[in-house]
Amino acid sequence: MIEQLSLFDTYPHGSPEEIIVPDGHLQLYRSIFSDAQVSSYYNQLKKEIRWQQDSITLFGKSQPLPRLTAWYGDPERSYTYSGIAMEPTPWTPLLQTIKAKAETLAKVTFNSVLLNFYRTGEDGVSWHADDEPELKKGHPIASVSFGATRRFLLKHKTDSTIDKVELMLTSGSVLLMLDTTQEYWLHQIPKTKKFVNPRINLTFRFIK
Ligand SMILES: O=C(O)CCC(=O)C(=O)O
Ligand SMILES: [Fe+2]
Repeated sequence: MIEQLSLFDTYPHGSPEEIIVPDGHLQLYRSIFSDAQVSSYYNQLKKEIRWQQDSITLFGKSQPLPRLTAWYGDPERSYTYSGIAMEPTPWTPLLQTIKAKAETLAKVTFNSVLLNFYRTGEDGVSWHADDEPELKKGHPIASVSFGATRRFLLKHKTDSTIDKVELMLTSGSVLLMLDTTQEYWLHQIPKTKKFVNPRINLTFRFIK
């Protein structure tokens, strides 16, 4: 019998691109989802996720974040992100499907996801590490992207002689940040003056 790939199956993933750097380790799977899944997932996430415009207070001044965000996860996991306390919204079936794929690749479980919606090139996220105390240290973080390709940059926290790393995160890619990467490296999605379509990113995490 010939089996057809349904919208919820994924393509065989093969082996990832290994990015091995001093004090860090990443793996990039370039096309984990089919074209049909990528566009269906993007549209569904854009529509069904409860996107919020959050603000951060810098030097006493409130500023909107240059992106929309949302936080989903197992109940009773709260998380503070850039000074914003967030209560997770319960998983949707689609988020559970994507989570299952991330878990297969990372060989661990995740109990929460932070979603970012980059509306234009004016949206981005500045240098940071996902090293908040609530997160289990050394647990992989899986970053799943849909929509426009954006540049993802990494730099070592303390040793400026170590080369920066630049990855292009394409639609349907899954980037695993492993081992001591959050402890020793910062990452960012730089803003760009070039025209770019919107992009949705999901970072699956494990809260203690
Ligand atoms: O959009 C991305 O690829 C990265 C997002 C990110 O670093 C974060 O949410 O912590
Ligand atoms: Fe991050």
